[in-house]
Amino acid sequence: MPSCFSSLFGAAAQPADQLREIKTTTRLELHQGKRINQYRRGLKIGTGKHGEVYCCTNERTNEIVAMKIVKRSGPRDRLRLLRRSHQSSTSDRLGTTENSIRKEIAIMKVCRHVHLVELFEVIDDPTKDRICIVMEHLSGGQVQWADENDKPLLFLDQTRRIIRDVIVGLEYLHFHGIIHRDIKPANLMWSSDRSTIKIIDFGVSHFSPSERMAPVPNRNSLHHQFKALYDPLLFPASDLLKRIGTPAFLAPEVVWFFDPDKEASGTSSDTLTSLTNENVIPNQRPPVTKAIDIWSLAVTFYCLLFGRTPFSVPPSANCNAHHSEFVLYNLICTHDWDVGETMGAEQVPTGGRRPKDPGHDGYTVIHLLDQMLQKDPRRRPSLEKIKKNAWLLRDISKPTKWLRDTAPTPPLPKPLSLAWFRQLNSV
Ligand SMILES: Nc1ncnc2c1ncn2[C@@H]1O[C@H](COP(=O)(O)OP(=O)(O)OP(=O)(O)O)[C@@H](O)[C@H]1O
Repeated sequence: MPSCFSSLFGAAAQPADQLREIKTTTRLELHQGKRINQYRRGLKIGTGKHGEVYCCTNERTNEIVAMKIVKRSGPRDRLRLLRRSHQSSTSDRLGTTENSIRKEIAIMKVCRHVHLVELFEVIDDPTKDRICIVMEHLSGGQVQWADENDKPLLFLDQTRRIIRDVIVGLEYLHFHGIIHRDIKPANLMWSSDRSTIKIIDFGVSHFSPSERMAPVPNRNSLHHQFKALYDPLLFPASDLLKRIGTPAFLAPEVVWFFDPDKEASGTSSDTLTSLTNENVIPNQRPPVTKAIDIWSLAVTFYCLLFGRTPFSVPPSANCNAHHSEFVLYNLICTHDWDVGETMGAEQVPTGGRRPKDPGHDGYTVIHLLDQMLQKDPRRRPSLEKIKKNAWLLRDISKPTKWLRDTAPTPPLPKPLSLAWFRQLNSV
């Protein structure tokens, strides 16, 4: 089993036998609306597309946990199913809220890593209309990155540590063939002691066997649960082509659309003409791979540095919500991004969009963003390469050891030395 790593300044492997067992409970008892099984419900700490998250106390252990409660089907699911004329089958359920929570659970069950939120229990009672997932409570809160004037809140060393933690967590996911698909500051949370960042929300994540680098598990391996991820009904390949995620963080290949008018005449609408530079949208969709997470990570990195997203629709575009999304997607596909004169709360000079002095931090950071925000996903670097960036490694005392310890692959055995052979022959 790949190691789990503790944290920021040096990684200590956590042996697999110390991992907590994930419980599956098939009985859900609601007591006076205030308690679900042994969990006493406290404050609501979050609301998302798929459900509500509550802070709860496990009355048996007194542990504080987070519980996400998801209705098996929402009103939109029911409408979708009503529109279907034939009998509902498993494939009809694809895309429903229940399916989305099932994917999230399948992924959380197998991904055990210090930079990913930890799942404790799944309460899935077939006679009840809700599924509950009990997980560690990340009381450090979401990463806050901009003040009310859209100025960056974080200092550069804080940004560096956050991004580094996300890279390590994401590298683990990618190694196992999982694409997160919704990396953004709101899905990065601080652990209770605020020492570690954890990635949350696997509701739109995708498992792609072709992206998997880890050895395929056999039946006896600890990772036999991975078999659940190989279900093509749960993770159909076509899912990857859907425009899912958060608009400002989506990669060009995700928002890709082909505009034949534009190809013919060079323009398609007045708004777009004024916003479009000379880059054009490729007439063939680039491959949608784990590189979409590298793009979203770069957008997140940009947000932390500058307090705003790199692509946004200017108020002057003056368009309705639907059109403004289209304008945003066009910007993502065709436009370059700019940078402020300074980055971080301490206002370190960037040197502009094309810094010239390789000795300055601005040069290293903008250059890294430049690589990660390549419109063509094939030109974006892998996380393994990004991790070696000098600026990201800055405050790590033993970078080679850190890189080795945080790699999701077990280290390769050292090649047998000549001395060893000599010793063997002399026996
Ligand atoms: N383990 C946790 N500890 C503390 N707060 C959490 C935890 N998990 C989620 N939250 C809070 O609940 C919110 C919603 O959770 P989550 O993003 O998982 O739900 P979702 O329905 O998938 O949301 P989305 O609309 O972003 O897809 C989060 O933004 C966060 O503020």
